[in-house]
Amino acid sequence: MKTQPLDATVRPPGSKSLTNRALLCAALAPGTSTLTGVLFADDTRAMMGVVAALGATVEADEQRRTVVVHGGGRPAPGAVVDARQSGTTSRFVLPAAGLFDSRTVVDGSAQLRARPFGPVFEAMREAGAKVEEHGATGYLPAAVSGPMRGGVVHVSGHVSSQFLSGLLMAGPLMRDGLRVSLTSELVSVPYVEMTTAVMEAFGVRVEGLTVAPGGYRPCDYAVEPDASAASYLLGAAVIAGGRVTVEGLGTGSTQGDVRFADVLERMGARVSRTATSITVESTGTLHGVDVDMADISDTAQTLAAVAVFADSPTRVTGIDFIRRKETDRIAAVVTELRRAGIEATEDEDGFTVHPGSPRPTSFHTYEDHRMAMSLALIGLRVPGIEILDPGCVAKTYPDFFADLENLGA
Ligand SMILES: O=C(O)C1=C[C@@H](OP(=O)(O)O)[C@@H](O)[C@H](O)C1
Ligand SMILES: C=C(OP(=O)(O)O)C(=O)O
Repeated sequence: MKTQPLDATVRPPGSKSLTNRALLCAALAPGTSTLTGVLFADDTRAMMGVVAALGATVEADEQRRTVVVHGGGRPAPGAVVDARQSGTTSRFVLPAAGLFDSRTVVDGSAQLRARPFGPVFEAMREAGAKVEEHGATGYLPAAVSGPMRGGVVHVSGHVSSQFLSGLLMAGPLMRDGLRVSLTSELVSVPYVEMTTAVMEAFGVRVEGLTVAPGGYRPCDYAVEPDASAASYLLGAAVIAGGRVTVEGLGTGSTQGDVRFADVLERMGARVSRTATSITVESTGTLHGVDVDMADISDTAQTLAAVAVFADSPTRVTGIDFIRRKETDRIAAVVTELRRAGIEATEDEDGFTVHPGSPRPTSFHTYEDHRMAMSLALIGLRVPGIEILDPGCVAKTYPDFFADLENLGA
């Protein structure tokens, strides 16, 4: 629990989403790419292992947060890849593996095996891949082989944007290029914009959802700090009081989750932004908000923790799809807030949190890093808060608890 107002400047670790896109594009680009500011965490180690299995050579220097990738290889026949718990790794590697004529088996943790894959399997078949589903229909593990010729493929957008991002990234290596037609409304839109931005850095032009054939060029790519990780640090300022500046993220960011600061501003925090920094300062006033978080859903749990300390209820909408992430995040966040005596409800496409005084409790985290990081923020104001299985933060932010502690230094 913090007793002093915070006054901290911090650089969050590298973006998971940018790291995993850059690793894949580098692996598909013949030649050498150097990635800096890379996130070293379970999800990105999963992608490093997977791109190595696709035939890239990966030289990782964790101290320097740098990875050199020699791309343009091909997978060994019968390769088996483990995407661990990583949605991005698995959804991105499937279409990439389907570019090759050899057979690659893609699998992951029990948690990942429970997450949906049907839309990407179907789209890959439409592009010419063979996909064998070894588990339940629409789930991992799956064996894929190509080559995919490409052309027009259809995919849904309402379950996850990662299907679309994965297909687009494989597009430049398809004989006929790729034109994706969405069959339902797209969630997490900023992540698709991020995909096209990284592809463009690697020499590929994306027009709408159309990619011409032609392949990638290697490049030196600087990964921004992670905007979802930043949400906890900025949320800490309004919960504990004081001021937190995150460096390396700002108005020029390619990550949608920087908009979490806009939500805090609407609630009453003072926010200032430059091209490369965001500062959130508590004003002592915190109102509840009604907010659609379909574009920035990884910060919905952070908002749930902040909302406990507002002076009116907060209603989050547009996020029914987060029931299919690491856990059912709507049910999990409501269950845990209620465990602490906070009134919270599951709604049709989101949740509502009523302000209150949480009682000391041990929060369950459901093997979901974002449950652990969000609920830990409550402990900045309330003594006796315990986070069960805190190690689950290793998925995207291994140093989270140290960074949170350092905010109060
Ligand atoms: O493309 C990406 O990097 C991501 C997209 C989002 O997933 P959905 O598109 O499944 O919402 C997000 O939740 C995830 O953490 C990262
Ligand atoms: C949903 C997440 O990750 P992924 O889908 O990449 O496993 C997340 O990091 O919150």
